[in-house]
Amino acid sequence: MKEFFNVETIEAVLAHAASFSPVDTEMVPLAECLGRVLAEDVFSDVDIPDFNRSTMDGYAVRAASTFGASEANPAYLNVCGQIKMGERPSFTVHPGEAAKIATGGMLPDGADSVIMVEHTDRLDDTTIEAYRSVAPGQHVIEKGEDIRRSEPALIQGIRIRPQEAGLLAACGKTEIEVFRRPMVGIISTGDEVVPVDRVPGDGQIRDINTHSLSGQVLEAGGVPMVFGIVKDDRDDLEEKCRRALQFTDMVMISGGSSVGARDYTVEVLDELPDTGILVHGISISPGKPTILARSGGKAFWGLPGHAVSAMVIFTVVVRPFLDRICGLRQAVRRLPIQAVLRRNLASAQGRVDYVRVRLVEENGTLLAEPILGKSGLIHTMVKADGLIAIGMNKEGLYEGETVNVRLL
Ligand SMILES: Nc1nc2c(c(=O)[nH]1)N[C@H]1C(S)=C(S)[C@@H](COP(=O)(O)OP(=O)(O)OC[C@H]3O[C@@H](n4cnc5c(N)ncnc54)[C@H](O)[C@@H]3O)O[C@H]1N2
Ligand code: MOO
Repeated sequence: MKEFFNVETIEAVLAHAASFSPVDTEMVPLAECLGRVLAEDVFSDVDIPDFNRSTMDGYAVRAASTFGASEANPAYLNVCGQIKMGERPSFTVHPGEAAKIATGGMLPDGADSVIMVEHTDRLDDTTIEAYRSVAPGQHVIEKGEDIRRSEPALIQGIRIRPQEAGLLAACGKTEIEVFRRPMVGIISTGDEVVPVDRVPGDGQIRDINTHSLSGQVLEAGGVPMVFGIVKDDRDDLEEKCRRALQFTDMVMISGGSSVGARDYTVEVLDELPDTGILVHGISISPGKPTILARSGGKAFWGLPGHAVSAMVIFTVVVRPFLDRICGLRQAVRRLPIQAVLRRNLASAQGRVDYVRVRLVEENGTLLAEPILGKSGLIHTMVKADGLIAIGMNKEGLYEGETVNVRLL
């Protein structure tokens, strides 16, 4: 007789994530760094900008030369030169002088601010009148104001978005050290599960989980490695698990996580070398029969076979582990959206219930409409925009309550 699971809280399961190590690193060209996880602290080789830089078209001046200037009482300034873009000006701006400058031009010595061209009038070749005053530093980005070379521009462990790519470019990084994208092995199990290109016969179902889980791995920055479908045969399962562990950084097997006669996953994992079961059973619904094992330092997941359960468990539990293995300093925190619950929802105490919801806007209010349906119904995930959690000690939620929706 097999042992039934020993249910743990989601928090207790997530606490295991810190005990897994990130994958190793590699160098990638700047053009390929988007979406990758930064593995080095980045310093710029120069201050950015490396000179005091105008943010407006106008005249570089000493601010004091304009103090008190107004339409009625303009300041008369002597034009002492014109600044060429991309060059250091060879002259100094003295009190009472102004140098023509374009946006992005380098301020000459002596100038501390820029007066916009529309606040001046040209009287002749050498004189302008300024009818506004400017403060020191006005319309100027100071040397090092964006990034100082003495301070890290980026700290490792973040996902590189377009803005980080831009900053890396500003820092002169042509090659960047990033974490390798973790390989995630995906195995489906069950005598009844058939590949997508087969028409299911009596009692059969096409393999959904391989494809939905692959998509979730890709979205998380991993590389899915599909090991196909294993029949309910203990030896075949063991062989597939060994192979998957050999070639990947983490493995997810779906189906066979429960306690039925054909649920061999725990048995196989128990007998693999250097492998220990950390979790069998989580106080969550759907997805209670989830298994987590550590095998040679790698996380090995037994996910429930039901298509919705497998996806929910990936979102809530597996993803933070994958984030960790990806090298992220913190698991990706997607800020939830708040919505008003559209109907009462009952829930059992002693577990966290994740309910699929659709978001609808009505008279300017965002409403969360529960999508009810068994956890084997993939179309309910397709209809859903997000998930809401009903806490351990709650018997449910009331219509009209504000809920946090975690977007899918
Ligand atoms: N006596 C009990 N029975 C069950 C319990 C329980 O606590 N006591 N838990 C139920 C819950 S909750 C779930 S969830 C399932 C999990 O079962 P398994 O992980 O062992 O999964 P299977 O039995 O293999 O499959 C469940 C269901 O999903 C279908 N399936 C499996 N793989 C795929 C796939 N790749 N693509 C599409 N559909 C798949 C499979 O045909 C089954 O219908 O156990 C309950 N039972
Ligand atoms: O809790 Mo199961 O995971 O019913 O779907």
